Amino acid sequence: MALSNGCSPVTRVAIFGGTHGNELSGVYLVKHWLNHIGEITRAGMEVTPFITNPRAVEKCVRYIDVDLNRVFDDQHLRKEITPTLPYEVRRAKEIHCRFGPKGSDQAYDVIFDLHNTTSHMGPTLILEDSKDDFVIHMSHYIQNSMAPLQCTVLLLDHPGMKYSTTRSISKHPVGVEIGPQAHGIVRADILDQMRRIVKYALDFIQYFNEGRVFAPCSINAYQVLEKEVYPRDENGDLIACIHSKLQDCDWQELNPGDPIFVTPDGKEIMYKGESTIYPTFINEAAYYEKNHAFTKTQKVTLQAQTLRCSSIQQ
Ligand SMILES: CC(=O)N[C@@H](CC(=O)O)C(=O)O
Ligand SMILES: [Zn+2]
Repeated sequence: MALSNGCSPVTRVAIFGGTHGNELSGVYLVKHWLNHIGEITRAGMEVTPFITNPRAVEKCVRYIDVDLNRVFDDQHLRKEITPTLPYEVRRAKEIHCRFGPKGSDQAYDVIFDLHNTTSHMGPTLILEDSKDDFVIHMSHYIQNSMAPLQCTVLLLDHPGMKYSTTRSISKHPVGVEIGPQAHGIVRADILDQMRRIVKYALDFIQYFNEGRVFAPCSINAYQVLEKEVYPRDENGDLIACIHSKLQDCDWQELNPGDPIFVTPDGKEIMYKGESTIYPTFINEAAYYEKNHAFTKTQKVTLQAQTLRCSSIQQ
């Protein structure tokens, strides 16, 4: 990781849409920018809009063979190309060649990966590294620019919960996750929020490259702890759904003894954890197949030192 006091200019930025082909805000925006590149063009930067899973986009499904946002680990990326290789693994190898390789100097500086959730999360930035001062400053800038609308930061760095995302091949990965939006539809309000986040992020990078000094800052974030699974019977069928008192309550505190599920005959299932947590991704449609009812998080503070671009002579 570059020292916060001496970050190099950020010149290569990619904006990914369609990592999940049925999350349409990113698909719609990236397709728009491919034809109207001026909106995301910035002096001294190369900004590349890119559809990551075109076959899934064409069919308007999350994925064709496997979830693209889970296969950017060495084990998958090193696989030989054979006729039986899942489509997304082949595609991951191509994306890795073009925008990576992960951990190398040639890797893109920043990748924004645009997602939607069916959960009531509002605009959310997903960070993968609590020590990435550049991204912490960027998140701080975006949060201030989005105000009074809340833009929440989700920190995905727990070894047991972390997965190898498409954006992780860049030096500074940023997930943009906005909901609620059902699969296969575009909502103008959510589209506008996503577009503003990308605009502010590009503004921030431009100011950084131009030599603006960013004073030390801290941001509140929600750190992923673990998932809560659905109650199911021996056939794997659901025996309870998310409780109406939990539905749409992403980021609000959940205490031991609070109801989380309800069975068809009205029996409530309570949260059995030992301490207060902050649930998110509550009732995410794409997570039923992962048996993931919601994500448990805890509140943390992320701090960043003074940030300035190293190529600027004072
Ligand atoms: C609903 C959804 O797809 N969420 C994303 C979150 C992320 O990009 O990290 C995923 O599970 O890949
Ligand atoms: Zn997604």
